Amino acid sequence: MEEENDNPKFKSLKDKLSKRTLKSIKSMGFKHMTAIQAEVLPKALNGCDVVATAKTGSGKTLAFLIPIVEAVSKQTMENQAPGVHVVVATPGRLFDHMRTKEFDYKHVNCLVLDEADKIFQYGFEEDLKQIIGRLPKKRQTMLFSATEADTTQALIKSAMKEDVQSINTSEDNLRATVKGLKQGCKSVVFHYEFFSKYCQAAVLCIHGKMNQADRTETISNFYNAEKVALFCTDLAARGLDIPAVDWIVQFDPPSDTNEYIHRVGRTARGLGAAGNAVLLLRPEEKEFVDYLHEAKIYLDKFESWNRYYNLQSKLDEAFSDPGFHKLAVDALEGYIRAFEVKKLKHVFNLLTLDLNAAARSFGLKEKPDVDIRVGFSKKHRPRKRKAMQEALTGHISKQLKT
Ligand SMILES: Nc1ncnc2c1ncn2[C@@H]1O[C@H](COP(=O)(O)OP(=O)(O)OP(=O)(O)O)[C@@H](O)[C@H]1O
Repeated sequence: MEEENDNPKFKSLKDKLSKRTLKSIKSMGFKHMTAIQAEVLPKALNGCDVVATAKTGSGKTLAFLIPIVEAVSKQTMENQAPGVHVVVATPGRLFDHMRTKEFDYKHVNCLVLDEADKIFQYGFEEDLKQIIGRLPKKRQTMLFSATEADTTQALIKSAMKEDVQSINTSEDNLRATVKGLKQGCKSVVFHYEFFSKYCQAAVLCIHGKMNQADRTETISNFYNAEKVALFCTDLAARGLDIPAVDWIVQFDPPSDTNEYIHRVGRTARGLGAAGNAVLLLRPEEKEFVDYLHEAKIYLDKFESWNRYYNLQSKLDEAFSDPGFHKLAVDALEGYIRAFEVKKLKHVFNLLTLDLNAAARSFGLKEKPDVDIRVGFSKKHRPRKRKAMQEALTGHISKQLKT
């Protein structure tokens, strides 16, 4: 967090916080509140409904956790409340439980919606409507997100009291990501399999096709390792709070500026923390930097990279294995298909892609002699895009034939 010592101290809330909570905060080594905590805590501890937007890594979790802990400890002191006090769940799982007889939610008095912007993106809207419709009306509701989305307005109207307090600590700042984060852009190639197998580098990977146990193990290994690189999909773009992450390297560009903010938010977390982020863009994609600029994200441009490590001999070794060659072709296909889901289609434009160059960036000598099916997958293929899809498919097939 960039907020330093001129923020109010947690001690200033001593009338509202129990001694036990203050002691616990102190034992975590926190003295001063972050900006979002200083804004949210006094209101939330008074029982107000709160809508809060603040940058990634700015301390939102404690801003809602402290009022919850206070409420629970008061209640357990007043009467022994049987059962579970706090339930953490995605809307889908929570609604599943609410439909079972055993799950008694009649006494719920606080609902916190974290990562609210994602609720709509992941299609949880209907589940959430059902949850809100069933919960007791007399309750406190708090909504937190790192980025603002118009869609959350409807949610605020349906779920919150009229005198809801809106707080946005990212608005009054001049930048959308924390200050300790250095960013730049340059096209470099990263390939997990290559680094682990042929360079014997300390690397880990995490993606959606891994089962939960393997994911948990990977995160725990990453958390505990002294020096390691984690190759990941957007699965790890949000919600992970791992201290001492030094670098975020975005090989595949984010689909929009919000996604960028969440990805880089995995570094420079904690008071005075620093981190670095690199975004790799093709020259044709440079306009994305303007979009980031509009979103108050300022990047440094790396003009020269003089610390390249020559990997050619390792690449030659790797590509003598046909299995590895196939892996590279699959990776190239994945890279091309990722264009389908980019929101800024004119920036991340498949029509401008030089397939030979893209192939080389995956260590291939030239574009592969295989059928890479491109265009829009069914899911992203509204009729209006058909002509576009045909043009793109034609463009890539033509390049493959020549
Ligand atoms: N008052 C504080 N002083 C110092 N560090 C803090 C303070 N509050 C929280 N932190 C630390 O800052 C880090 C980021 O906090 P947190 O995970 O709550 O951020 P966030 O805003 O929820 O981020 P995201 O949007 O990415 O989930 C954590 O490591 C947390 O322990």
